[in-house]
Amino acid sequence: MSNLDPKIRIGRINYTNVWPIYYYFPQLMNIPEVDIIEQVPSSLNKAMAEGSIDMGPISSFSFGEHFEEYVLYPDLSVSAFGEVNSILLFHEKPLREIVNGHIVLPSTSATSINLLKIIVEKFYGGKPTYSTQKPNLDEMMKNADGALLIGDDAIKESWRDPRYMITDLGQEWAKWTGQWMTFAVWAIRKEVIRKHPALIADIYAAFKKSKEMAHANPDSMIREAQEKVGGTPQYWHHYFHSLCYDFAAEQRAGLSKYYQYAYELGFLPKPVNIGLWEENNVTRVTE
Ligand SMILES: C=C(O[C@@H]1C=C(C(=O)O)C=C[C@H]1O)C(=O)O
Repeated sequence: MSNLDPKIRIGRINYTNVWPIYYYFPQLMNIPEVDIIEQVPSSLNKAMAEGSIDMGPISSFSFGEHFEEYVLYPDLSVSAFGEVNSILLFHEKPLREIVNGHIVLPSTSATSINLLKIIVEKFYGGKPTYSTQKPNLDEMMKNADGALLIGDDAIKESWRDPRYMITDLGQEWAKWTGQWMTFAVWAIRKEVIRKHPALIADIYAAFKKSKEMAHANPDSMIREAQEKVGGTPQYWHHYFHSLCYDFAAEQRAGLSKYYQYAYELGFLPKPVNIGLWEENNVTRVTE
């Protein structure tokens, strides 16, 4: 989809993790008003902050930085309770032994790099040095004790020969907090809601319907994931099942805990209020 003058520019994370929410979306929402822009999370975070994208998935951390400008769709997220399989720290020595070492972070992420800092600094009491690089594990590990990858970069490396120990940050978070972790949220810039209230409601309905359809009927999506990224159908069934696309009270409670720690450690400037978009405020006018 590409339009010269779309009413709404919607972001899309270019990782397989968001596929269920987008897989059936084009057929449900095939109207010229909508344009989709696919990028890595850190680029979407920036585009949303600048207003060159109106809505869509961003790093939950980025919402924490801009919560006064955005609201969130109430039932969409990329979350996990325990293993997430695509937020992975690769390291040669056990985690405890590298928490004061050098850790390389990927330039693609915002949520997971701060999650890693919370885990290493708050839970393990470490104080590593960090640097940031493009997500290429061999390059990252040249002078490092550990390297973080997210999304399909993490998935593909997890399939290679086991040269490194792997720590799944979703699992670490659940182990230390007993909570859910939400990595991506669907944010909308507030002024866009004022401009296109009915369209925002229609887009929400289409995303939710796509999520439902992909859950009920995952086979063709899984076949495409296999063709495009690799792996087996079993892998992708397990992957999509470990992720949760809801944003209910338990996911929000986990995210609030993450924001609290991020604030306490000085990664966020103020306490975060999770403001939700409310469907019943929509009065339909012919747009
Ligand atoms: C589950 C994942 O979460 C992603 C991690 C993000 C981050 O670290 O900022 C942002 C969006 C999510 O898609 C993943 O990368 O696979």
